[in-house]
Amino acid sequence: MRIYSTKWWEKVIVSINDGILVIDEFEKVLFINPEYSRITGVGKEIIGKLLSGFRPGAQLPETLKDGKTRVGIYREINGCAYVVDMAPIEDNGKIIGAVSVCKGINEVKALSNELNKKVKQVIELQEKITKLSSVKYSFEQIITQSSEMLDNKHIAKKIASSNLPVLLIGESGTGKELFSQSIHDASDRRDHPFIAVNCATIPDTLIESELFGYVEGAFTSAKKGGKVGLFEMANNGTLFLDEIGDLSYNVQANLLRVLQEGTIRRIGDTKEVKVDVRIIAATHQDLNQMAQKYKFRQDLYYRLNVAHITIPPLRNRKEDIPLLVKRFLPTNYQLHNDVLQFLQSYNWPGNIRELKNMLSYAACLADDGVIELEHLPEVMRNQIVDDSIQTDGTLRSVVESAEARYINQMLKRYEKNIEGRRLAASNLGISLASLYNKIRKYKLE
Ligand SMILES: Nc1ncnc2c1ncn2[C@@H]1O[C@H](COP(=O)(O)OP(=O)(O)OP(=O)(O)O)[C@@H](O)[C@H]1O
Repeated sequence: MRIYSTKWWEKVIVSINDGILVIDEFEKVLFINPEYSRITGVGKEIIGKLLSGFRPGAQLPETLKDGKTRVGIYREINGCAYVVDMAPIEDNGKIIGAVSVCKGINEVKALSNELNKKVKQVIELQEKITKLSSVKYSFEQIITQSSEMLDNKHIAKKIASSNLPVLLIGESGTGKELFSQSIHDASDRRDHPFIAVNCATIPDTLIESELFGYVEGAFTSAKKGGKVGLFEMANNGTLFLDEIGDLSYNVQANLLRVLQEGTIRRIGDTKEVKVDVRIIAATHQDLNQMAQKYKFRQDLYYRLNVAHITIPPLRNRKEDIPLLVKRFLPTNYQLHNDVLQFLQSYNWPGNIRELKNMLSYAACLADDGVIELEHLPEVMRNQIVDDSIQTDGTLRSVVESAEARYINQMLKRYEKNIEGRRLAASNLGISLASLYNKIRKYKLE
């Protein structure tokens, strides 16, 4: 049998991928390999030294004394962390030295620190999503005294705690999102995200990646690391799909699949992810009619239409106007009677949103706290003239009445000085002299 030299054995130990340190029976360090130096930061200077003197706290001298093997001892010195196994070296039952084998865990520690940091970031992001996606409205904020709306509120409160999909139907500005947030707020999902998406504002090519997300490399412009879709973001919460009638037929099919299976698949991915999301959809369109004309999938319509709430336009619940005015008008402001009367006759194409915005605008213009007709936005004022035209009497008296009202409106728009009169005359398309004549004729001041 071939006898291998000490040098040969030394080479074996040098090539081992773990750190090795050997001491003799007197605790003197005989040997370390390069990996030991890399892991512990200790170089050749240790050779020939007493281990306990050079490395206080080292347990290898114990092994030398008691002959016991020690496994998995954690050491951290000068920022170097490693795990050591120790064993005695025996010859004919006598302990003649000891060896320690160590594995560096600095890389593992660095990775674990990195992982902890990422976990913290994820938790922070999740908290941010929940905060950003929390609702600001609840049922108490839905102001109404109309019986139809009170019924709506009653039904919405009842279905809030279920997981049923809800379909909200109503014109723009009637309060569909307000209802949707209130339902979420009254449900067990209130501490989870409420995410609203307007299907009409996202191009058809993007909507699927917005809703379902994608994996890295799913398409050429896909972001590194992929993207989480709104369904995943809204997990355990509510997804409000506004203007659902604008979704393409194709996306409708995928949405139906998600509703039926309770799972989504990111674009480009093969695996399904379970999601628990309540859908509240809203539209101003007649989905039933659209379904009959094959513009909206019938199966999706029936799936969504389980609980539906139709929110009437403001023009059909005028009894709400005084309450809403009270709610939206800044304190210390009031409406002139003419304005209140006009608000009742106006047809409110933008519904409550229009009323709210109009009041903010008028309050800015009304210096003395009283909102008058002249403070209303032009588009509304134009209607005042139309609505208030005298509609009986001779043609001449009707024309004169309309003329007088219109001139009066124009006069109110400008200052009461010569420059204001000039502007009013120019807008009316008459001379300054004829404006003064008409002011006298109709006793406008
Ligand atoms: N009954 C109500 N009481 C108090 N505020 C209301 C009421 N209805 C609507 N609003 C307010 O009117 C504005 C418009 O409401 P919302 O956004 O819910 O309407 P919408 O029907 O979702 O509109 P769109 O379809 O255009 O998105 C919001 O500021 C909302 O708070």
